[in-house]
Amino acid sequence: MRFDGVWFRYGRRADWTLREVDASIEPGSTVVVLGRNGAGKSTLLQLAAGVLRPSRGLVRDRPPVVGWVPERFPADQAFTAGDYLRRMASLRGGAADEWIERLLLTEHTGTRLSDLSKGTAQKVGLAQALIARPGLLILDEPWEGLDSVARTLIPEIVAEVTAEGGMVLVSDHRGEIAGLPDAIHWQVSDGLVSPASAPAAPSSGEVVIEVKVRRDAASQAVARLKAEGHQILDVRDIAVSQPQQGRSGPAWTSTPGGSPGREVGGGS
Ligand SMILES: Nc1ncnc2c1ncn2[C@@H]1O[C@H](COP(=O)(O)OP(=O)(O)OP(=O)(O)O)[C@@H](O)[C@H]1O
Repeated sequence: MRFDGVWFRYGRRADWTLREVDASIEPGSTVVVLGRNGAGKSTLLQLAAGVLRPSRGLVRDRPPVVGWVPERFPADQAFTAGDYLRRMASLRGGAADEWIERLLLTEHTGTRLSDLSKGTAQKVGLAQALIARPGLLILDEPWEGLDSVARTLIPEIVAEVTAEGGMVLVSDHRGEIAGLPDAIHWQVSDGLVSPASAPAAPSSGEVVIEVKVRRDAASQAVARLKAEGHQILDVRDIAVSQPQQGRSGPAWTSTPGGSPGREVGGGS
């Protein structure tokens, strides 16, 4: 599949979000899209999925079956998780039950989509993208909100899709998915997409903890953590970043490891 001179902006008078993207993905390969918050990773993925159309240029040779897992799976539909996945299976041709079991969704099949937790909704989003084996699987920040079991499944699923000649396009703003073997990396920066080297694998002596603090104490908390040698990976304003989900997730993330590192979320 190929981005052929693709330009994109969200309105005729808006600034260009992406400029002159020329890049291709080969069958059987995985591309990890890196870039800071707001760089244009989701936009690039939606152009690949065909959810957005280029303002200029073309996306060529998109496979007929595309599985797209958006960053936030839209859970505001009146179905239960089970009904939704079975309907998707009958529309697309495929079996829902395999993915319900594999993603440990059985106990949630009777729950309405709107009542699912963020992580479970993400798993339903993943299941719907896999019901019909995709020639192109697009995962927008798939690690966000997933429990540890589901996290370990993602590399497995990626390997299965590529082993059958499918392509996988994954975005990652924290550089967390260095673990995908043989992945090619693209960097989105200043509207341009360029080849990049893989981010350094996290050192084994480090863990990620998520910490929520009061908004008025945020700068002080960041400064203190930095002064102690921790790495700030992400800063999110819950009210601004997740308004429609009513999500009460963490606002701050840091890595206590003592090693001064690249500030991923803050812009590099
Ligand atoms: N529907 C939209 N209408 C107008 N502007 C948008 C829309 N969606 C995204 N943008 C803007 O386009 C730019 C790129 O957004 P995009 O979501 O592609 O970035 P991203 O790299 O995926 O960020 P993140 O890591 O935070 O998800 C941002 O400035 C964003 O505010």
